[in-house]
Amino acid sequence: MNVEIFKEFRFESAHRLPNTPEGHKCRRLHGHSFRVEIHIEGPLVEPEGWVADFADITEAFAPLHARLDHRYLNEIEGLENPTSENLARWIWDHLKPGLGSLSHVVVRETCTSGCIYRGK
Ligand SMILES: Nc1nc2c(c(=O)[nH]1)N=C([C@H](O)[C@H](O)COP(=O)(O)OP(=O)(O)OP(=O)(O)O)CN2
Ligand SMILES: [Zn+2]
Repeated sequence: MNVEIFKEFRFESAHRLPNTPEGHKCRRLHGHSFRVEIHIEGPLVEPEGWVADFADITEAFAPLHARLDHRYLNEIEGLENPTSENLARWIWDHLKPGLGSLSHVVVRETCTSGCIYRGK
């Protein structure tokens, strides 16, 4: 039986979307309180009765959190156009090699908008 678990992280960052049309509000520099969910899926491990320790997800995400928190996202290699979609894919690409059970990444840019990325 496979079970999915997740851990949510938060970071504050600035960005702008350089490929939006002239006059688009997101072309201007602005910031968000981003929320990211990292979901992993796998069988229940006994006797712990869990898929993995939540702390394992925290440890895996920590280096990325350090790269994203209180940063200008456009300056990060691979995030020159930091849409929610590109950010979710960037997080996936950096996490998946060390976290094989990763099932999807959720990025919430605002309270009402975000992205779910399930890999290629
Ligand atoms: N598909 C995408 N569309 C937009 C993205 C994105 O990453 N992917 N990003 C933005 C902007 O960054 C913007 O900050 C967030 O957009 P939006 O939801 O329009 O923000 P608002 O809070 O202003 O929206 P309300 O209309 O007030 O709900 C734009 N589009
Ligand atoms: Zn934005």
